[in-house]
Parts: sequence; C-alpha cells; structure tokens
Amino acid sequence: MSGASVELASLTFSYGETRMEFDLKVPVSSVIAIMGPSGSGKSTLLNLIAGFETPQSGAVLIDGRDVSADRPAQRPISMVFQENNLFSHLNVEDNVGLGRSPSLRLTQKDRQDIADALAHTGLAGKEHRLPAELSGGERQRVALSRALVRDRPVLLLDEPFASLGPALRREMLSLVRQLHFDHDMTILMVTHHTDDAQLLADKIAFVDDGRIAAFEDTTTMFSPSAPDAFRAYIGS
Ligand SMILES: Nc1ncnc2c1ncn2[C@@H]1O[C@H](COP(=O)(O)OP(=O)(O)OP(=O)(O)O)[C@@H](O)[C@H]1O
Repeated sequence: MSGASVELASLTFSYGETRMEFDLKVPVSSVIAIMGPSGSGKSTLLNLIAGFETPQSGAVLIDGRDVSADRPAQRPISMVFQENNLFSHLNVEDNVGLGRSPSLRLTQKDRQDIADALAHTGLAGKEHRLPAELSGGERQRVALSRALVRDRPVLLLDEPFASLGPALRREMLSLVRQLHFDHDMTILMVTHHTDDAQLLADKIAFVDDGRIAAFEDTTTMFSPSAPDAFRAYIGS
C-alpha cells in the first residue's frame, strides 16, 4: 500500500443556512490533523471526501482523478468513525473481513491478510469474540484492522479515539503512527487534541466556519506565527 494525493477543488455544501466551501491539497502519504471549533465542518469535510455527503459543486480528486461521482465503496478510501464502526452480531474476524468482501466470501489469501492485520493491531487470539466482548480500545483496533485489509491509499479518521482514556488514546495513536510507517497511506484525522496533532501530523488543516482557514506545517501552527483564530482555538 502507498498513499494518494487528495484535492478538494471549490467543494461547496450546505446544511440549510450553514454553508461550507473547501479548497485543500493534501500531499501523497502525508498525515493531516483536521482541527477547528465544534460545528465548523470537520466531519462534513471527511464525509464529502468519503462520499457519504454529496457536494453542490466542486470536485474531490484522489491522485488527480475526479471521484465525485463514485459511491463511497468505490473510492480509494477507508474511514474509521468515533463509534458504531462494528456489526454487533459478527465476530472480530468477520467484522475485519467486511473490509475485504462485503459478502464475506473470503479466499485463503484474504483470511491470511485478516490474520496479519489482527496480529498487527494486537488482536491475535480474539478473532472469535463479538464486539460486546471487547474493550473500547480493542473495538477501535478492529475498526483499524478492517481499514487495513481494505487496503486503500487514503485513511480518514473522525475522532476515532475520543471516547478512550488518555493512556489508551496514546497507545492507539502510536499504533496509527506505526501503521503509517508500515503502509505509507495518506491520513486525514479529525482531532481536538493538540498533543495528537503534534505527535502524528505533518500539517494542520484549521477548519473555521465552513472553510479551511489555514493549512500549514504542524511546527508553524504551534508557533507564535500561527493565525490568531487558531491560537484562540487552542487557547494559547
Ligand atoms: N445532518 C445534519 N443536518 C443539519 N445540519 C447539520 C447536520 N450535520 C451537521 N450539521 C451542521 O453542520 C455544521 C458542521 O457540522 P460538523 O459535524 O461537520 O462539525 P464538526 O466541526 O465536525 O463539529 P464537532 O467538532 O462538534 O464534531 C454544524 O453547524 C452542524 O450543526
């Protein structure tokens, strides 16, 4: 696996009176933290890239190809949400297998790849458990494993560790860092935590009032030269 560039070209979207317009160029294999006030449009931005929302105008380009007309499953993207990632009646192995085949018709190679992903995320031995028999952190590991076997060059993470305690969150961030090191995918991660961004991200996209108000290197954004609105948001 390797990454792909992601470009949003004058992408417009409205929820009633709430209007958004996004322009962004994400380099291949970079890790981007998407930060900004509550309600500014961060989740909507990821949903537009993934194809769960349809823009009014503009385009989403992945590696230069316009994917705007593609359904979510056709896009070279996988996404992990804060919660509700798993099917409660399916065991760990099958939940991960859905990343490879929606009908769970799995080849021997698929099963080997699933086993490898579960080993990679520290879940070996828990293949036959149901989601209810796992901790919150383990459930998010299953969701990450499914994203891994989907084997797509772009990974979208929408506050995937927000419900976890600080130690577990750090552990999961290290896992994401390791997965990026091993697979080199392009990652866009929504987070409100400055330490998450500083640990993982090459660049920060600051979303404010339905726009990308700043897109700079992480070191710049955490320096005195960062835009005032971002400094106010992080409380510095
Ligand atoms: N299904 C919906 N119907 C109508 N308005 C919505 C819907 N989902 C989101 N919105 C509105 O769109 C705006 C952007 O929402 P979004 O969830 O993208 O924000 P966010 O930056 O991810 O917020 P948070 O940090 O609180 O998760 C908000 O004003 C929100 O109220």
